[in-house]
Amino acid sequence: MVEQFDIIKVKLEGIGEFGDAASEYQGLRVSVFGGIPGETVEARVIRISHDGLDAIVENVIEASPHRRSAVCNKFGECSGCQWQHIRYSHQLELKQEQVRRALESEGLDSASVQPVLASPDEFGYRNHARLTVRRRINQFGFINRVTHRFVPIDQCPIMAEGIDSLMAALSGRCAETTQFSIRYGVNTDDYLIQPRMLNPEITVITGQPYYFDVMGGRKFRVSSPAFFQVNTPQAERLADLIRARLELSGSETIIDAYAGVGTFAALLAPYVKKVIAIEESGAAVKDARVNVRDIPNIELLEAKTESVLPHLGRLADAVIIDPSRTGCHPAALKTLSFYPPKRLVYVSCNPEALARDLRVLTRGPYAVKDISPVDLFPQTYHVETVATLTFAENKEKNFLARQKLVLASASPRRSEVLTAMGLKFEAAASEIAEALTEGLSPEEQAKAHAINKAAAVAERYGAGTIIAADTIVVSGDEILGKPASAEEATAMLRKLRGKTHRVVSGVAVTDAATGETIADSSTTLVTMRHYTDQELEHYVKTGSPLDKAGAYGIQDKGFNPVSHIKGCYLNVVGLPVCLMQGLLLKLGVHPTISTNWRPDGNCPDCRKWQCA
Ligand SMILES: Cc1cn([C@H]2C[C@H](O)[C@@H](COP(=O)(O)OP(=O)(O)OP(=O)(O)O)O2)c(=O)[nH]c1=O
Repeated sequence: MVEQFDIIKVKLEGIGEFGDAASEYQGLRVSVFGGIPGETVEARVIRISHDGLDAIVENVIEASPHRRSAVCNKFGECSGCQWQHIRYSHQLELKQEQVRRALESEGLDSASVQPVLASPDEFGYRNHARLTVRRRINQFGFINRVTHRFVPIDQCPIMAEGIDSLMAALSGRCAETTQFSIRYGVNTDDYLIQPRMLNPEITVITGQPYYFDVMGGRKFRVSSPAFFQVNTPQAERLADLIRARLELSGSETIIDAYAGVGTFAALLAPYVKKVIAIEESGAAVKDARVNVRDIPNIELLEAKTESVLPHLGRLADAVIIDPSRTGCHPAALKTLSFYPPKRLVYVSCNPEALARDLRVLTRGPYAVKDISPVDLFPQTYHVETVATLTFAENKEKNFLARQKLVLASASPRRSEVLTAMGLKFEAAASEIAEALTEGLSPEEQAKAHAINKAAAVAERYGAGTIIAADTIVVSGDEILGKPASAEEATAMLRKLRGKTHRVVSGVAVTDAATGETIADSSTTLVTMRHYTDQELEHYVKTGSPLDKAGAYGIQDKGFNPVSHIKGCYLNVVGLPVCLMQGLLLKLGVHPTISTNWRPDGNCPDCRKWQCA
């Protein structure tokens, strides 16, 4: 058994979460801070959690040729930089590899991933510091991500010099606040410190609502809540790269979605006929209004990208999307697939979210032309990526054919769920026999049944997307299907009474034209109430239990057999909408859901689709 603070010897294989080197120890996943793939190290275990170990290098046994000494004496104690011990050229190789791996894990071709565009400055590039204050000791610093320990800081080598001097002016004088941020205009010397501090010993101004910086020869106002790239000179090169990828002729109308304070819109406006810039943050839009007021060919819209894109239709020749870490909203992906511009440039700071969204877009009418990572964050594992997609006419027909839905089911409940969602679909019974296969787990069993149902109907249809599901009740180790008789129904209901069991639904979606199938399962824990024998008998007499797994319907109001559940309600009824929608999206299918639809139950994942 490994214990906290033990030293373990591990061979490091690759890069894992948060930029740590990844390894395995006694079957456990290990994340090693301060390691480099290919090295053998002794590492101290810092944290043990359900999904593995976090450790930090104590001693390098076999060093990588890419190892160097970290510049900062707080490296390791502070987790803000993860890669100071790795030569910069290798940091860039690792970032390229990270983007490649993210694409491959979504089944995408990674051949088009270019070498990473290096930052002009390896250190001293950051224009934004967010600091925590320990009032007791009157010091500010950063919090270590793993240990949650406070690390006092008076200088930081990745910060722009201007930030270091502002930190010096604030040192030992910030005890009135618990957190503050400094933003600095590297090309203007302007700055912003928030919140406002009242200590008279502070010699710099604090509490400014905004500051200015210059990018690409233009001045930009940035207010405290608004986003601005942290590496100004490299952000200029990012803007140049985006312009190059758009291959503009000057006659285009382009959409800049998630436009922020209007940097890309302003820098691209001279090269196009019109820019429509969309931004939902009120503070950023206020800045953008100031920043683009002298540019007549920019139209600024304060709105959510996913809400406004459908109204813009095919207006644009090219679209730039630069969403937050979580990626693009499914509804925005849907609009982009139905109204494809000739060119789409997706700028992302999260390779996993990018890969997931690219998978959806390339199921639609797009082909990936180029993937260019850009290093905005040296010494860290973070990487910005510019993906260029082009409209692929040959894919559009298949994409549109796939949007026709067929529910492979005779279950009235499943039809009701889809109807309530406002979906247009045809229902066709699969008529397959649902025999149990020995050795399969309930999840595998439910999935296998769903896949078989979808396949049977796909063969009959030949085109469109087939949706199938299978629901089973698992009591202890026993799988309960539909009862064959009233006696069996009674026995099942007695068995389940007052206890908790699992309901597993498998869902499969199949592209009938190609046979491509994606399937998964969802589980809900269901606790039954203590119904009386009399209630039970009366319920069985209604006949309702006979077409239901486990002999009950959670939705049967008269009997009301369920005390409470943990998980998705619709999963128990037979069609977990959350799971189905995710699978459809992966297949490149974007059903139109009624805006009035409210999912039954409290499943947060089902509710996520409400506004899609
Ligand atoms: C547990 C439970 C199941 N059920 C139903 C859902 C399913 O219709 C049924 C489980 O059987 P399934 O084999 O999943 O489905 P089915 O045979 O009714 O329909 P088809 O194969 O044509 O799609 O049990 C409820 O309606 N409420 C519940 O609370």
